[in-house]
Amino acid sequence: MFEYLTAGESHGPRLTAVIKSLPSGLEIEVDKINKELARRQHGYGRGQRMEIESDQVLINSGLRNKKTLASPLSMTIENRDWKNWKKIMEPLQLETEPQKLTNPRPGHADLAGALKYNQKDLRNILERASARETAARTAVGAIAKQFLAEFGIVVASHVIQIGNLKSESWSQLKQSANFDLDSKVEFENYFAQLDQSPLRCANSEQTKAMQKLIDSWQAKGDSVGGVFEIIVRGLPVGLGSHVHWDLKLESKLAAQLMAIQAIKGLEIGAGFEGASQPGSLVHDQIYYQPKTGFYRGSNQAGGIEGGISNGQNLLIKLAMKPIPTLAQALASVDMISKKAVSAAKERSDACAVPAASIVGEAVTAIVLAQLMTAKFGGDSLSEIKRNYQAYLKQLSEF
Ligand SMILES: Cc1cc2nc3c(=O)[nH]c(=O)nc-3n(C[C@H](O)[C@H](O)[C@H](O)COP(=O)(O)O)c2cc1C
Ligand SMILES: C=C(O[C@@H]1CC(C(=O)O)=C[C@@H](OP(=O)(O)O)[C@H]1O)C(=O)O
Repeated sequence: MFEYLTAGESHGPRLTAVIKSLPSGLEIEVDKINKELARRQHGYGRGQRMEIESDQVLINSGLRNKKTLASPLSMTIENRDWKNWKKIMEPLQLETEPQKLTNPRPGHADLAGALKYNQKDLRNILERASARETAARTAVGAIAKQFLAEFGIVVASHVIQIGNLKSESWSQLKQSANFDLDSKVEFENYFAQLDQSPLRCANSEQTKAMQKLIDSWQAKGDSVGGVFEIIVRGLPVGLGSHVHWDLKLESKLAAQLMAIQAIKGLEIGAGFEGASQPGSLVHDQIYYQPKTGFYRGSNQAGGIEGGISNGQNLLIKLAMKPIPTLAQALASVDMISKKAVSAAKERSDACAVPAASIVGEAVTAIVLAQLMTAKFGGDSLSEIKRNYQAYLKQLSEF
């Protein structure tokens, strides 16, 4: 369940997403999909393309009277910019041969893609490599989020680093916050207010410094990366498995999260910092109370032990490299003349870490929806809920 494909070029007519199989009877709010699309478009440091686009989804199949039919659900998102690119991106016969783009950008898919696919025009590579495609993944993720909400599972994110400027990670916040981040309401309030913040970062002082940093690099024709953290609440024990490498929860998450454009690092729980500490400080000790069952005093494992969700919040940090297209272009070589040239300068984002954090939420939701249906069945929502309740009973009687 929840296997999907996306299609569409960045400046083509539209993006398409098809979810092959979904449980029947899941109510879908189109407004919630559009809300996720809008969240992905925002964020300080985005370029002029986001002033042109105003992403809205059109559902073409798989729904009747707002409910899934279990048949393939297909969606499209129009590219408003298409009207400015028809002469270059027409899928059928072009009226005139457009000028070829031959100076590859370091850090983009340009050169490796041109060599691999034997293309002398970089546009034939960059159009699909572009992170415009992440709008389609965000729409799929918005449906996965609505499915997970049926089970009280919430996927959220915040930005915790821009360039070298850091703000508190979830575990640091939990130690210092004077509000109860374990409460559902306070959790949701914390993340809701981030959607009003220019960088989706909770530390407002640091946000101002981060904005200045983006401005200063952008003024020099440069770009900036950063780190965001995904936090998942309400996950049951038992998604993923220790029995084989390709069934482990972290391998499923890493495979799909690392496939987001420009993501170059992933950390689960204490991750790299944990590597420098003794085991006694890293592992989450086990306690028991008759009322609540097994519990831990900490969450350094980031919610995964032995490839299996352990019932704690999932904590995943993702590092995004700086945007490759630079106004102060880097050294490159013309693919035809083989002479030294400056890399192509296209209109570009200077920083897209807040946007990437929304894509990260969507992709995490998709992986979790795939695993929930793998464990609890997938034909109808009512059947999955029955199986889920029976499993919760098994856990409570353990
Ligand atoms: C939300 C988002 C927006 C992006 N915007 C741009 C951009 O405006 N210009 C650019 O050169 N790269 C941008 N990127 C990064 C490139 O798409 C990415 O670096 C490129 O496809 C090469 O893939 P790789 O970095 O995964 O190796 C963006 C990435 C994301 C996730
Ligand atoms: C269009 C989006 O992001 C684009 C991702 C992108 C890239 O190279 O990845 C390059 C830019 O596109 P353009 O060249 O049209 O300005 C970004 O705007 C989007 O996020 O919807």
